[in-house]
Amino acid sequence: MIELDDISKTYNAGCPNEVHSLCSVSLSIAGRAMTVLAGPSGSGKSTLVSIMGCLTRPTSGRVRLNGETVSALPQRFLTNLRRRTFGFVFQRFNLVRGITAVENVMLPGYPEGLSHARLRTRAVELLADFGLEHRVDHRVETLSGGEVQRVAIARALVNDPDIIIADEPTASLDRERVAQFLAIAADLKARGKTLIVTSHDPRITGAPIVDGVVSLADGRVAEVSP
Ligand SMILES: Nc1ncnc2c1ncn2[C@@H]1O[C@H](COP(=O)(O)OP(=O)(O)OP(=O)(O)O)[C@@H](O)[C@H]1O
Repeated sequence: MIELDDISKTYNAGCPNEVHSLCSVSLSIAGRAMTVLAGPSGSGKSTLVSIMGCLTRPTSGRVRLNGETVSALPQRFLTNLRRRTFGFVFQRFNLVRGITAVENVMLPGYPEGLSHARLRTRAVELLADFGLEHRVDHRVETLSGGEVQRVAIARALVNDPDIIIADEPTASLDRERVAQFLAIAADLKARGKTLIVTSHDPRITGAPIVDGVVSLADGRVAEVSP
């Protein structure tokens, strides 16, 4: 479903602080499956998922989504494609402070042109699916860590994307929260979603619902299993 062909990414090219974040990465990510990108800090996991999710352009190489080359699309097409295809759970969740749980979940839905009332209904339903009906109108900074995690996942799902990308979703979460994330991931997979998760947490890389693990080292693919 996502094919990466000889992807490289260099930050600050030609400057003293040049970084080769990814070097010649070629990879296929299966649809309707859960793939984990593993590897130590700085190995290029976040850069890779951000290229897969069309948030960052590669310096060279090609990204294909369902057979279509997307890496060369103009920015405005890319933005539309990204919004409809991907849901993102960002590192540290990146919720917007000062607004409520439901307002955070609604945010990615506004550009899709749904009425405010329909969007709110959808966001409230998603929060209820995750047991947060009593937190809908609470500001996110008043929520617990586990609640924040579930609001972030609900936000990623508001446009009903086919592919959910989660960047280190369980970093610094306790055992119960990790189990909760895995239960939600299993449910999404059962509903035909594609999940791409970066993690160096063995509780995630070794979880039974994981279909494949791609290990990165120094910006290169070190191992693909199975
Ligand atoms: N915007 C940027 N500008 C310059 N260098 C960057 C940028 N983003 C990432 N890098 C560098 O690229 C390399 C890979 O970073 P990346 O965040 O992709 O790794 P990671 O495996 O996700 O790390 P972590 O697990 O710590 O999040 C690192 O050396 C990082 O410093």
